[in-house]
Amino acid sequence: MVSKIPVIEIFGPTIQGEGMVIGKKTMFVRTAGCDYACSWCDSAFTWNGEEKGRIVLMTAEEIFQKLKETGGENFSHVTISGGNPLLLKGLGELVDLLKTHQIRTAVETQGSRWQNWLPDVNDVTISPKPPSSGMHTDFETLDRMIEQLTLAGSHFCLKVVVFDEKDFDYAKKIHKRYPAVPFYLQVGNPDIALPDRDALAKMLIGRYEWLVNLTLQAEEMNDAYVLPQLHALVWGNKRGV
Ligand SMILES: C[S@@+](CC[C@H](N)C(=O)[O-])C[C@H]1O[C@@H](n2cnc3c(N)ncnc32)[C@H](O)[C@@H]1O
Ligand SMILES: Nc1nc2[nH]cc(C(=O)O)c2c(=O)[nH]1
Ligand code: SF4
Ligand SMILES: [Mg+2]
Repeated sequence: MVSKIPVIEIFGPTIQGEGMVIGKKTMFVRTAGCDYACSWCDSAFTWNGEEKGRIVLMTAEEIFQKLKETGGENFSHVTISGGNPLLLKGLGELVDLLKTHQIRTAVETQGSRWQNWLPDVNDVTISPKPPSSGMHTDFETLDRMIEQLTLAGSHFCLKVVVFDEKDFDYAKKIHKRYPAVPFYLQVGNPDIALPDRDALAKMLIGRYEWLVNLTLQAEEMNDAYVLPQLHALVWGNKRGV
């Protein structure tokens, strides 16, 4: 059966601005719908209904054609984000299709749902949500996901966004629970509507310095990586980059 995938935007090529493949040239496919509603979500338009009219139901083949139309020959990597792409069983068809065209894939998810296609993705980022998000982590589900990805030999990491010290404590707890999984701390952007790129960059670099200092002082973070959102520093709060 050919599945239809709810897509809200396809863009690129751009650079992966976050986490373990930061700086990598990639296209983005952003799916609609999320099982969370984080207070500070920078992509709330994927789930809050405000852009319902922009959601297009697409087959894997149609998504591939749109990627080629948008990126031409200028990409070899596609990042699937959302919303939560792991709500969509049918995305396995896209992952398979991209693989047959020698295109590598990445996925961004919060770790609340599993799909059997996940181990076929080349770069998997799991981003459990800290207290400031207002969300609650189901550790049973997360434990199982990490176990399955580990057994499958997947290339994956954990990435926690940090806004305050409580979030940093949560990050320590996550890193301690899964010590073998590469762990990334990411600066939270508290002002996703600020239009001025330079003002945003200045504020985010200040927050990055704060997070770096916390990391340097915490022996629990001796193996962690700490990063800003690179795309926010380059393009500010602009969409589709
Ligand atoms: C929009 S989410 C979509 C994928 C998935 N739902 C998730 O949360 O991992 C992509 C990434 O952006 C991060 N993110 C969302 N809002 C953010 C913000 N205001 N500041 C920093 N990172 C943010 C999320 O934590 C996640 O790592
Ligand atoms: N450049 C760029 N890098 C990103 N990394 C994760 C993103 C996301 O929204 O999932 C994202 C995004 O939207 N743009
Ligand atoms: S899980 Fe991701 S897409 Fe969903 S609300 Fe949180 S940050 Fe936004
Ligand atoms: Mg983003």
